[in-house]
Amino acid sequence: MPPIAADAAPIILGVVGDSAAGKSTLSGGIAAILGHDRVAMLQADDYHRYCRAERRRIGVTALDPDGNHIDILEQHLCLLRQGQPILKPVYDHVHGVLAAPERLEPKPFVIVEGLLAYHTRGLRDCFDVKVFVEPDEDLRTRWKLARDCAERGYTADLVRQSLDRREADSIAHIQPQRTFADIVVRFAPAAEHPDEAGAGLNVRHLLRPTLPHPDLGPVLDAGGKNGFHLALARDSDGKPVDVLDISGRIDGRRAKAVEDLLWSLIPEASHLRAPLGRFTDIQGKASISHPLALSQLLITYHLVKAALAAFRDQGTR
Ligand SMILES: Nc1ncnc2c1ncn2[C@@H]1O[C@H](COP(=O)(O)OP(=O)(O)O)[C@@H](O)[C@H]1O
Ligand SMILES: O=C(COP(=O)(O)O)[C@H](O)[C@H](O)COP(=O)(O)O
Repeated sequence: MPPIAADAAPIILGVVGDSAAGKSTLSGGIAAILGHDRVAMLQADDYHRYCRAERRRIGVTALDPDGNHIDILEQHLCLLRQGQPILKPVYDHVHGVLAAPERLEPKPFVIVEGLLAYHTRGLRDCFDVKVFVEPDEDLRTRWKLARDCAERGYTADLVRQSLDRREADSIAHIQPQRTFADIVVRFAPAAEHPDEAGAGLNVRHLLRPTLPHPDLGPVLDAGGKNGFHLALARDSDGKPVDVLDISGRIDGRRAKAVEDLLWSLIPEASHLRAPLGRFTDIQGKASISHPLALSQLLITYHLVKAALAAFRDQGTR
């Protein structure tokens, strides 16, 4: 990794998707690779306009742009991009209330996770890399039930009611943001293992030509048909995209070989190697997923390349 000048603009990654779509899980490993001292995390949920009780009372969901301070989020992202600190609001997920604001200092990398972070042009223009996560919908429901009951004080019935209440807003406001992503990440169980919710899940990456993606030729040669597959396809909007499939059944040695090859594409960052693919399964146990690890590494590749390009640009100024 090149030294990063104190006045360099941070490289900003967006990870957007519906509630319990896997944003924090994906981002956590990326932050671990880059180093927590080099990454500022911004949760767009902190910009909820109302507390949980008010939302219920006025009939607005957390997914509605009108229920969020989108304008302040946009202003704060612009400030971070200019290397300025912000005083950001805080939403307490456990109690569903707005808490005291906190200062956030920019770092060389900023990861923004949220429901609506690509909602406006101004927001979208702030990102170097835009990821959208859209797991299989039944899988997301299982993830949300387990997470919200274990960590947010919900009962299963309350989670289901909340999902029903939010469905229309998810379709109206969350899903349309998919079109703005450079990479769409979809975890899903294989047809023959419909109950899989953890390490055995497959992942599909839709790679749009809005970013120069790594040459996966050597990876594919080494991976062969064993768990790694790249094809040209058409997206739902008819546009051509590359589709990368990583199988949840990829064996540990093969996954390690693919990881090694991916690291060799960003030699400047090889000293940042960290254990990847960690997640909490729906029983609450710490686990490792190879498809998650490789997804985190592929996204990190773009952040490292963006940092190198910024460093080169500075040198020529
Ligand atoms: N890639 C993954 N593989 C396995 N389980 C996952 C994965 N991503 C998320 N999960 C499960 O879903 C839950 C919710 O994910 P989380 O990252 O908190 O979602 P979000 O940040 O989008 O709300 C996690 O606690 C975990 O149990
Ligand atoms: O949907 C999300 C995002 O959460 P995440 O993306 O982390 O799942 C809301 O921030 C909370 O659910 C707030 O609503 P409530 O507090 O009523 O659950």
